[in-house]
Amino acid sequence: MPTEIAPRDRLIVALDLPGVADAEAMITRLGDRVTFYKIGMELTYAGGLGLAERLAADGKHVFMDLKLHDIPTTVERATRQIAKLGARFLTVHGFSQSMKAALAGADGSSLELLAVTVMTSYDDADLAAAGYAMGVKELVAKRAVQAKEIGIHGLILSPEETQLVRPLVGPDVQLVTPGIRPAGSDVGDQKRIMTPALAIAGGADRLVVGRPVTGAADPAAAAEAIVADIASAVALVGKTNRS
Ligand SMILES: O=c1ccn([C@@H]2O[C@H](COP(=O)(O)O)[C@@H](O)[C@H]2O)c(=O)[nH]1
Repeated sequence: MPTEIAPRDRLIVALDLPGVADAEAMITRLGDRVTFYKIGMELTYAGGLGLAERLAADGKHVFMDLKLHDIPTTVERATRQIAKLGARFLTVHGFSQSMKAALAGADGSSLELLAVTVMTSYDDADLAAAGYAMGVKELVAKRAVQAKEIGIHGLILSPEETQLVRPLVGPDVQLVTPGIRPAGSDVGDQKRIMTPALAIAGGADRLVVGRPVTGAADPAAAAEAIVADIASAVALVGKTNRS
């Protein structure tokens, strides 16, 4: 795990909120505690592209979680448009055609692509029901290796797979994990989860957290507590690596 990423920059807050005004109010409440925001489908379809541009212009890191997957020409052209927003990350589903097309669309920009391996709301039974002849771990590993070979910058996976995947992709592919649940918080629709500290200790580079922050009575305190957990896990991993 690269220890040079500041603990605060390892937390990505998912702005899964119904409108731009709600998102702006949340950003104001979180203030300087949060440096990295994720804008997904809900907020994008509610007019969030302008907010993404404003956040990037204000110096925040922006992650567009649009999970592109279409014919290659469409993915390439959509990626080229998104690259103009000034966002740092964009997700694409981990299928070879889409990953290659997204890389072509991002060419010449600073946009980094993250390939979604297997959604964190899926378990082995969900994959079987969808017609896959392999379980979550095998499919995550297969897609991770393909993504690395294609030149994708990072992966979306659950914290349960980071230790399996890191040796397969090497140190430079960023491992970004949703499915984060501080102890005692609602699991909701997530199936492959871990606490912030355990996820970092297991090798995640950055954590995506939505409802445990934005649904908390005090979102700023919830974010600060997660950053503190991340910082202690980073310190522990640093000590272990040195010993
Ligand atoms: O496999 C995936 C890919 C993306 N997500 C997104 O992350 C957040 C998680 O939100 P929580 O409220 O912390 O569950 C959400 O925006 C998802 O779209 C994911 O959960 N799993």
